[in-house]
Amino acid sequence: MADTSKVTSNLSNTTGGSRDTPSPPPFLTNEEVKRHLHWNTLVPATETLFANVSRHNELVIQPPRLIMPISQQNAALLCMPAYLAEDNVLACKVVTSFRNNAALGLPSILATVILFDGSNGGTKMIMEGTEITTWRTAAASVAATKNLFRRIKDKDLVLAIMGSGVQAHIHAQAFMSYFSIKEIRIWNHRFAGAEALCKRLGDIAKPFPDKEECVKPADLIVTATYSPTPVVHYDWLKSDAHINAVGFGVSHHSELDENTYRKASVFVDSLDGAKQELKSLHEAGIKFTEVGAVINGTERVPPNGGVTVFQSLGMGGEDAITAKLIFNDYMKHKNQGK
Ligand SMILES: NC(=O)C1=CN([C@@H]2O[C@H](COP(=O)(O)OP(=O)(O)OC[C@H]3O[C@@H](n4cnc5c(N)ncnc54)[C@H](O)[C@@H]3O)[C@@H](O)[C@H]2O)C=CC1
Ligand SMILES: O=C(O)C1=NCCCC1
Repeated sequence: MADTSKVTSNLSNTTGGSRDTPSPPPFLTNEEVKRHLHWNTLVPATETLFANVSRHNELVIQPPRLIMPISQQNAALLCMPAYLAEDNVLACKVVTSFRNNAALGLPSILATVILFDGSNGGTKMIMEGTEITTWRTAAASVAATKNLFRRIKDKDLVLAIMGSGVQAHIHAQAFMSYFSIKEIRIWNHRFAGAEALCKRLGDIAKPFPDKEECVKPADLIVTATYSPTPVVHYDWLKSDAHINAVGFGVSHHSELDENTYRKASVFVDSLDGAKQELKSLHEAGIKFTEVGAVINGTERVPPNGGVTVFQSLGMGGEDAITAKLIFNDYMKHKNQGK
C-alpha cells in the first residue's frame, strides 16, 4: 500500500515562505471522484467517525455549520469545515441546495470539497462535492441502520423510499448492497418520478401513488424529499420499523409527523448539530441519542421493540473522511501508474 502520508501539499510561494511543490493541487470532477468511492471503505469509516463524534473529546472538530438561506432563490449555502485528529484530516465543504434545479437539468445539491494538509494547512486536493455528498449521506444511513435496526440480519426486508431524486436512488443502491431487500416501494409527490426511479432499479422496485400504502408494510424507510409537510405518519408504521430521515423541507424534521418524533427512539449523527438544527424539537423535549453512543456501547437501542429514527443532519466530518478516502485511493492508483 502506498504511503500517502508523505505526499506534500501545494504551498505556493508566498512572501517569506518557501516553494514546496510547484504544481497546483489536483482537481477531481464528480466523475473522477466516483471512481474512488467504495462502500466497503466508506461505511466502516463513517461508523468510526460516528463513534469518535460521540467521544466528545476533540477527536472530531466540527463547529456548527454556517447555513445561509437564500430565500429569493428557494436555496441555501452551507459551509462545513472539519478536522479529524485520528487521521490528521482537515477539510471544508461548501455546498449549495437549490431545490428548483431539477427544472434546469442540474442536481439540487452542488458542492466543492477542499482537502488540506492537516500539518501545514496547504491544499492537497480540490474535489467536486456532489458525489461526495450523495455517497456519504447514504453511507451514514447504512451505518445508522446497521447499528439501530434490530432485525438487520433478517432476510427479505421491505424498503420504502419517499422521494425519487439523487438521494432516493443512492439509498436504494446502498441498501441493496448491505441488506437483504426483497422489495423497494417508492412514493414521490410526482408519480412519474417514482415510476422513473423504479425503471432504473428494475423488477425489485414498485411505484406507489399513495404514501400510506407505500410505507405500511415497510421494515426500513428512507425519506429524501424537499417536502414541507410530513410524508410519513407514525400511525402508518410497523411497530419496529426503522426510518432514515434524510431530507430537508422547511426544516430537517418536516418529513415526519410530530407523533413519530414523540413516540419513536430518535438518533442523530451529532447532538451539537441537533441542538442547533432541530431546535424546536429539542425545546419541545424530544430526546436525541447519538448513533455513535450506540456504537461505543454507552447507549443502546431499546431492546423490546418500538420505531427507531435516524435523523440525518449531515456533518462536515463525513465529507472530510470521504475526501481522505478518495485522496488515498487516488494516490494508490497514481503510484501504481494507473
Ligand atoms: N442529511 C443530509 O446529509 C443530506 C440531506 N439532503 C437532503 O435530501 C433531500 C433530497 O436531496 P436530493 O435527492 O439530492 O435532491 P433531488 O432534487 O434529487 O430530489 C428531491 C426529491 O424531493 C421531491 N420533492 C421536491 N419538492 C417536493 C415537495 N414539495 N414535496 C414532496 N417532495 C418534493 C422531488 O420530487 C425529488 O424526489 C433534500 O431535502 C436535501 O436537502 C441532501 C444531502 C445531504
Ligand atoms: O450535509 C449536507 O451536505 C447537506 N445537508 C442538508 C442539505 C444540504 C446538504
